[in-house]
Amino acid sequence: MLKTGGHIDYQTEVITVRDVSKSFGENHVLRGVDLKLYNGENLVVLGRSGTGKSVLIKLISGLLRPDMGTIEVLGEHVDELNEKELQQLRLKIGFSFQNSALYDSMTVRENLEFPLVRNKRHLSRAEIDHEVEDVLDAVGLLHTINQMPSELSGGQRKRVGIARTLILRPEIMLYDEPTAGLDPITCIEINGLINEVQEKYKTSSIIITHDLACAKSVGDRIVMLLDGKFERQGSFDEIFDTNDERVKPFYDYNFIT
Ligand SMILES: Nc1ncnc2c1ncn2[C@@H]1O[C@H](COP(=O)(O)OP(=O)(O)OP(=O)(O)O)[C@@H](O)[C@H]1O
Repeated sequence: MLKTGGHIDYQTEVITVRDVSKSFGENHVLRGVDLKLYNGENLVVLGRSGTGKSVLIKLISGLLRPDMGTIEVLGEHVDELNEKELQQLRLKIGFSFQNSALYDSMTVRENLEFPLVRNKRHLSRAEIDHEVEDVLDAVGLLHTINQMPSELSGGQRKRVGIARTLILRPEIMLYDEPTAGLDPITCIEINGLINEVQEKYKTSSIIITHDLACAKSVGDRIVMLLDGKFERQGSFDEIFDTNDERVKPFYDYNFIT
């Protein structure tokens, strides 16, 4: 599917990171990072292992505090919020992480009900059923509703995991390596799903990946973390139109040239 970007509102920033630095002792991980996520945009973050992508996500969600700089998420200054306010903000953020595994002892339906029952106590039985069926249908897995996670393929489990994140109707989605460990066909399906989620639920997303086919397929814009800063940003073609030896290996490894 070719992306048009027509759905993005470039007037509204849902995440604004300004001049953020973060060190752990002598390890200066982020050195003045600037980043914007626009409303409705899929932003891909690339970077070598250990460059600070997870640290950035933790700063955005308020799990870590920056040494310097400011972070605004959905109009809130994250670094000024207390723990209760942070929890409220995090409900508007969907985390699709590799370790966000399903509960093995629960059916797919029960796995999806769990966050709803915990966070939206006012919902009736019929409303819960409706929400569960809606998100499962959105990920194409309504027929698995009564199955156990162990009966699903890796790709199906990933889809149910995304559905479980979507059920709280987040405004922002954070995907951490969504295609890691999946076969190429399933990767293509997950990339398609990320784009469908963006269209159907009008989410704004950050996608961390090392998979350039994924980056190309889902990214409206791509940024690359190099030496503690986002030195390169643009479209897929713009990012890789360079002889920079820190950038070329990413491309060469994914698309053997
Ligand atoms: N809580 C912490 N205490 C000390 N050092 C940390 C902490 N969290 C992260 N780091 C360090 O920050 C650096 C960046 O780590 P981070 O996990 O963000 O990398 P990454 O880009 O997400 O890597 P990967 O692609 O392998 O997931 C690493 O050197 C790591 O050791």
